[in-house]
Amino acid sequence: GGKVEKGQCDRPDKWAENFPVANGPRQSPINIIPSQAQFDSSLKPLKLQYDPSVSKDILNNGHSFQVNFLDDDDSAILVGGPISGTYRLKQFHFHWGSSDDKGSEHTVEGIKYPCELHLVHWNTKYENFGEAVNKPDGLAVVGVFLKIGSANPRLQKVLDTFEEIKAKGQQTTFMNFDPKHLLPATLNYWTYEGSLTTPPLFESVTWIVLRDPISVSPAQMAKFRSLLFSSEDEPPRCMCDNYRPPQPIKGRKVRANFK
Ligand SMILES: COc1ccc(CNS(=O)(=O)c2ccc(S(N)(=O)=O)s2)cc1
Ligand SMILES: [Zn+2]
Repeated sequence: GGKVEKGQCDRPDKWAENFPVANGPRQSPINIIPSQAQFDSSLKPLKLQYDPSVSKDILNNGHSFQVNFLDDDDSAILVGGPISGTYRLKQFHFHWGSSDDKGSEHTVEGIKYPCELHLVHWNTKYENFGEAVNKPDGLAVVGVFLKIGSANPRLQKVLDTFEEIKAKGQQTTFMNFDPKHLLPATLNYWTYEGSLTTPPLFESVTWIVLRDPISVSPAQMAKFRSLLFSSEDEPPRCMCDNYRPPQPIKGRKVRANFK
């Protein structure tokens, strides 16, 4: 039809053809039902220790944009929470909708937020990210919901780079950014065993989804939608609706570190 159809590979309902794990036992995201989450008093507080000097650059990778970090030492790490050992921050990125009524990957009692932030960490028991990415305990991703409200000045620093990374493949330096500034005041979380939410959908992620959202304004959400899936030499395709819908829970337990 007239509407530019999404290519085969970007449609979540088509991923199982090339990535059969799409129908696996521990796929993400999921719908979180707080009343069904089990409070677990053995869960430790989340400790995110980020040195802002290791933020490196920001890239439009054609399905989202991501801020990359130097991960050759323990300058930006996640410890505690549901995980054992030390996980290093590799990158953070977002998922969002074409309108403010959708966009998050995880949902809470069916509620969709307009946007969701993912901070991707890898387990330092493995040599590097590439080794960790497909191991069952290889990754830990912290998910943060964004809720429509007042403009978020911390987020604005990220949005101000968008003119330079509008199209797929564009990249620019992004230094001295502290991702701790993108976290809510309290780090209450739900946790469950899941997967990457984009191909290759590896079932390698311990998910840590924060209960409390951070704010984003409608104008800031419009800025997210100014990015393009397409490269400079292609017809422009607005980057939005880059979220996978919730997947079957398949008997998994969701634990909470709060009552
Ligand atoms: C084999 O080399 C590889 C393999 C796979 C990747 C994908 N990139 S990735 O692992 O950072 C993520 C993809 C999806 C993420 S989500 N939305 O679940 O947080 S994180 C990179 C290199
Ligand atoms: Zn993600």
